[in-house]
Amino acid sequence: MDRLVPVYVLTGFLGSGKTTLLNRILDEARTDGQKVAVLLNEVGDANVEGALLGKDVPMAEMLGGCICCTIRADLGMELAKLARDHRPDAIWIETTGIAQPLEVMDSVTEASLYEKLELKGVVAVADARHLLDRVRVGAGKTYRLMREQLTAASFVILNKADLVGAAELDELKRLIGGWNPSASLVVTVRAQLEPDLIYAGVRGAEPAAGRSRPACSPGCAHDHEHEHEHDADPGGQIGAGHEQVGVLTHYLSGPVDSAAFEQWVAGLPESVYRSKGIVTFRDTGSRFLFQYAYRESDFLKISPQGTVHDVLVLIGEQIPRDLLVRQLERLTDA
Ligand SMILES: Nc1nc2c(ncn2[C@@H]2O[C@H](COP(=O)(O)OP(=O)(O)OP(=O)(O)O)[C@@H](O)[C@H]2O)c(=O)[nH]1
Repeated sequence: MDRLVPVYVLTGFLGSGKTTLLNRILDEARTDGQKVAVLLNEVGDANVEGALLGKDVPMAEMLGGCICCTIRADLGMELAKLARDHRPDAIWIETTGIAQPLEVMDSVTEASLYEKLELKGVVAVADARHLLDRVRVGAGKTYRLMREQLTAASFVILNKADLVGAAELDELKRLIGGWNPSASLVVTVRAQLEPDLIYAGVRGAEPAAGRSRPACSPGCAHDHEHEHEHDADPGGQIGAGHEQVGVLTHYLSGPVDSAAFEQWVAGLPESVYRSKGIVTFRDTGSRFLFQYAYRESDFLKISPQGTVHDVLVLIGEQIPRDLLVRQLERLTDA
């Protein structure tokens, strides 16, 4: 009998450090001669980071919706295809930052009924600063989702430890330990840890057993706490489970001035809580991977292979789409 392909679900709120961790896992796998496949889900229509993961990585992209609701039905199919076509040593599913982990776990276990897959564990990454700020408020959708992601995990990575103090870190560790006493917890900066720690630390799909809900199929009428609609909205909203969370994907028509772009970023409304993209600065002639998460931005110089367009993806609640598009057009026209 063929061996079972182990599947790991990578969850964590927008911008917490999931891709940073995934890159470490892939680097380690390369060093060890292991083949790790990736199923990448983005709510925007552009896979900004996928292009940079490396051509050697077997990858399936599920763009333009969230695998926990709007495009959930396709998850099993994509997983099965990855497993069949590549027979990888492991598959990592990077969920969108707004995914409900239990729904994703349900889909993976469904897929394992007809393909030789095995859900090994759920790894949750948390942004220490953002989590702490939400904990202080103690309510709201984002807080509930962060808590749900951490509660479903078998391994928790408390990341961005550089952005909080030691006492705050202790407070967060106690809090997460209270929410999910059975998960292993590691504190990191830039998700720096030995991936073997994760493989040793996850204990199969058990941790969410007893906490998980029955699987819902498209069109279900369960009274979920977060209630799904299961239909994509071409206007940019991504399912009622994520209520007002919207996404704007805008392809830039040309290079922008770096100072003007940074000024534009600084003026982004609070309702935009995550952005990423690829931009070319006309004053330097270079291309950059742009990241913006919870008020911090980052630029990494890149030279992507093949055709990669300049694009920006913005995620937030009730984002002023028309205004932002006009501003971006002005930046490229200037
Ligand atoms: N200060 C700080 N920044 C970090 C750390 N880890 C990651 N980042 C930065 O945070 C930003 C988001 O990191 P990603 O790894 O892309 O986060 P993500 O969870 O994959 O984001 P989504 O896919 O949008 O949900 C990037 O600019 C990273 O460089 C950290 O420990 N400290």
